[in-house]
Amino acid sequence: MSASSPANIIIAYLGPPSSYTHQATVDSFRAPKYTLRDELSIRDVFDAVQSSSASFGVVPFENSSNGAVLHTLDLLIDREEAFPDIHICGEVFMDVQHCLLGYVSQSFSSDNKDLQSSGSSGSATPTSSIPFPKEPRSKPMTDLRHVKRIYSHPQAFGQCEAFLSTYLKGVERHEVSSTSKAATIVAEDRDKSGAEAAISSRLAADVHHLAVLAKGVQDVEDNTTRFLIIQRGPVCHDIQNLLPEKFQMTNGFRLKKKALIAFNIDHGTQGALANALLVFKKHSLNLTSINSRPSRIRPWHYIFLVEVEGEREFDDPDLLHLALQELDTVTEGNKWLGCWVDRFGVNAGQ
Ligand SMILES: O=C(O)C(=O)Cc1ccccc1
Repeated sequence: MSASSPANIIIAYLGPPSSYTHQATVDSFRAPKYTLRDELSIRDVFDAVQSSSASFGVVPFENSSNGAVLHTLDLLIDREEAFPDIHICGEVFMDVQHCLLGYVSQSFSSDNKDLQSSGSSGSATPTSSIPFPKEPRSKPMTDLRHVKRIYSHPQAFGQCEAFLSTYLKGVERHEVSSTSKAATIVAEDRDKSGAEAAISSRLAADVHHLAVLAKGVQDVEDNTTRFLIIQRGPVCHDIQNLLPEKFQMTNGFRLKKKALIAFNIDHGTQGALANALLVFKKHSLNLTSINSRPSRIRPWHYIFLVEVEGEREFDDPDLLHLALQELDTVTEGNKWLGCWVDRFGVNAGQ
């Protein structure tokens, strides 16, 4: 069935169900108008949208404490030209409170009252490179000595360093495609020995019938992830009307918008990167972030991604075209990755 029938608009998201991406998607695209379809990887979400088997896709993009989701950046810059039509058309911010999920070990349960006997002092060991390790924000609710392997998405590991290096130091880490995938793997641990645990969400604990061994294990309290909504083709107002109301431009010429542009430069030309950035200044476009990824054509050569914001001027397509035209003259190539309404300060669920 075509994904574009207005009665049944298919939304592909990074699953399995109970991932943070799923939670961000549910918040933005509600039944019965939208049918949500989980995909196994971020690439599968891009594939679904590029092939039109889904109208929109939702993928994690950036975390407030741990930075960009590199896999999403790589798919956006699209070195292999597999996703020429993918554009960003929206964003969702979501507070992320990670939990350690698994099983309470029967063999250690008698020690539960005294968690200090789990072998950890509650502080990470100082080393010469990190003499004052960051204190974890939370303590385990049960003994963790039985945990031998932890599963999660690399972003989640990066957001929980203090807890992991204090209470699960040296425990094998397995990077998987999403936090809910991690919960699925742990739930499949047939003998329930408790050797496996996942960094995942509270919702995933309920969905996969896992115990919460610790909550709020991320390094910072205010831990927000930004998700992108992608679509096939450049954003146009007709398609905006398919989005839930809160993503629509009720007043298209007043709402603040953002855009993402990727470009590559001749690294041998002095000032090439500065010249590219100056184009945005010249056209009154405020740059809010810059990321780079290896070009994979030549070592130490990069593709840059810049995010720009603007108020009224930015809504003027001529101005935008002018900036992009000028960018053509100072870059070796550039790609327009879409433009969307700035949702900063509006978290999922609100
Ligand atoms: O959506 C998920 O569950 C992911 O694995 C991506 C992710 C990881 C960490 C924080 C937010 C999203």
